[in-house]
Amino acid sequence: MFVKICGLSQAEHVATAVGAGADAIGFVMTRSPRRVTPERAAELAAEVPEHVLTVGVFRGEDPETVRAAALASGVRAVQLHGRHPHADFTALKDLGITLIRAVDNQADLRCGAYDEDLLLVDAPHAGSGERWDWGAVRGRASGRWMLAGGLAPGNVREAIEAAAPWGVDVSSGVESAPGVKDSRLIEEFLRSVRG
Ligand SMILES: O=C(O)c1ccccc1N[C@@H]1O[C@H](COP(=O)(O)O)[C@@H](O)[C@H]1O
Repeated sequence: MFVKICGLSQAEHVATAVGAGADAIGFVMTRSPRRVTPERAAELAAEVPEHVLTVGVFRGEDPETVRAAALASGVRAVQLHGRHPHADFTALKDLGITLIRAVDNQADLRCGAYDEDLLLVDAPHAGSGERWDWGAVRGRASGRWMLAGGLAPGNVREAIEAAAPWGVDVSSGVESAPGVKDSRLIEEFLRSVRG
């Protein structure tokens, strides 16, 4: 199971997530209590080994803004929330990095439908920590897709059973307050997923 820990802003938490076996680490570069600048994301990403995917998270920005932030930060993936047309993914293809399409469960849930490499199926309000009916996507989402939205150490096993995703993604559920990550919860989340 692929695991992404998102919304990191401190080197200590990046090291914890990597040490605990995360497959991907997310840096939010859009309006959010977790926002980091592309320059800060670059500093944090520099500490991440090659085998862990570094992801820049955006919501509604145009492809040129995403491109500039991706290049300045050096992330190896971008995750686009909001109703982006297929053309926005096409416009970013030449970056040669992983493209993640983030949607709610009303969207087209076939990974690759917009030429993206990974699909993320999230709650209607991304990053809110809101739990939703995870089971509603079981058998509807296909390909390499991650489940997000209200996941936490205490419920991630239940979410995996309900939705049968390829991967999981968490932010609020490993925080002690909005934007404040907790190393103990990051480790607990990875232990819960890996069993
Ligand atoms: O985390 C944010 O603040 C955020 C802002 C804008 C777009 C996405 C954001 N977060 C993403 O939301 C999911 C999961 O969130 P949660 O675990 O329910 O808090 C994750 O993919 C984050 O990347």
